[in-house]
Amino acid sequence: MEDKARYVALKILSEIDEKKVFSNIRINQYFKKYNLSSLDRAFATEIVYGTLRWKLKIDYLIQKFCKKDLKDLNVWALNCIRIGVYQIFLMDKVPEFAAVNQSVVLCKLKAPRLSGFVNGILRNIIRNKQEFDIINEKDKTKFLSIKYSHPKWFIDYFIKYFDEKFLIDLMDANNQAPELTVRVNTLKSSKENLKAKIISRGIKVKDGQLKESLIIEEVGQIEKMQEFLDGLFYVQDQSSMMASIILNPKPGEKVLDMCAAPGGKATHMAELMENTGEIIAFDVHEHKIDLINENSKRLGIGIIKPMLKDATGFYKEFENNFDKILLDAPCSGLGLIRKKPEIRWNVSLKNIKDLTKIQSILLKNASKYVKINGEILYSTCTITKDENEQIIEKFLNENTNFELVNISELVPIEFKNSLIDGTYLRLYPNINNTDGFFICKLKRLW
Ligand SMILES: C[S@@+](CC[C@H](N)C(=O)[O-])C[C@H]1O[C@@H](n2cnc3c(N)ncnc32)[C@H](O)[C@@H]1O
Repeated sequence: MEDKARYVALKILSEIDEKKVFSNIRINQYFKKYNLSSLDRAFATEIVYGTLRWKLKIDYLIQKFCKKDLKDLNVWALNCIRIGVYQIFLMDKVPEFAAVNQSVVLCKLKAPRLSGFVNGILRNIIRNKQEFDIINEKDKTKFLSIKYSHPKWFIDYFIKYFDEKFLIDLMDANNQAPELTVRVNTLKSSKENLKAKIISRGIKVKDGQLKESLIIEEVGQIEKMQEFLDGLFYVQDQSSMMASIILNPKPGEKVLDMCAAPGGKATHMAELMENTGEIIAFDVHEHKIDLINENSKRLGIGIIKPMLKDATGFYKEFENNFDKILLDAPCSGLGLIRKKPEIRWNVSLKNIKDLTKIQSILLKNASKYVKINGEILYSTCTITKDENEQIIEKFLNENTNFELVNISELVPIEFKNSLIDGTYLRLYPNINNTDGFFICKLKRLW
């Protein structure tokens, strides 16, 4: 039974290494394709996410027992060793012999000549278990990088902004699996009603910190729950919910969501607008437009009009057209490391720099689409200053007809401590138990 789970986990890990695919997307695709039982799904998910989280620390250990540079190893064989190490050191219930044997068996499927090598390394590691926690690095950054399994550039970048304790707590939080939060669809249900329905299925659920949020105990496949199919909720982090809450669109208003797919915030705004008014929802990817439509339909929303548009282009017909604009900009996603652990390995400082150019263009376009006295909400699921505060400061310097809005009144009480000078909301997994997120609001004055 576990073989199928480990096989799928290995396939996903190898594809992430070779093609930089996203873990959550591949997990969903392969679970459907290989028809895994719920136990196998849970086991495979834990191996994929756990191995991705601890990759640097695991590789450091493996390298101690391997003469060849790991970069030159066959990717499949290397991942067979990695998942073996993960099971041996970081999972409670897997017997060592099962972890080793299954890695060897699975190695034979795609790299048969290396199965003896995989066996040898794993057995050597088991004989020297104390080595897992021994990090022989004098350089502090390298030491922390291995201990908390984050890239060195991440530490070098953030140590400029955070003290060491904060940074360690952040990396610690990034290595924990997050809770599953959902947003009640207030067009179809009250929070109490939905809660009662979920409890009646024997699933544990508790209130989140927002009036529309619930935290559900992990359920196998949430998208198969009847309440999901009935459109009573949307799976969404509380940080994301706050973007729509703070933009505060009113019934009847005309709103533009410039980067809308899959429609999490657009559908939330539609709920806040009581499904009246209009939300134009741009996204640059055709397949993602379908997702906006699917989500709107499931949630019973009729006011979202998805449009396939590259928001870096300027569309004259929308000039001075909107009461409110949501710019949930494409970003490095470093606030999502809990959910997509591979982000830390795939993002680079160069990516961040490239993204800032797009973010500035998008904000400039938003400034032309919003009406006088209208508002733009700028948000990202990242925590770099380059993509957040610096984008806003540059924009305000160049556009004196805009000012930052004091959003204190709109930030829910539980999150007020994270509001800087009443204008920048900065959320962190280690402080708020949410994704890392940034929110601020700008008003057009003339
Ligand atoms: C952070 S996600 C948006 C999430 C969405 N707001 C939600 O709450 O579900 C960023 C989105 O921007 C889209 N995107 C990236 N570049 C874009 C562009 N130039 N124009 C329009 N959309 C873009 C991506 O396809 C992606 O769906």
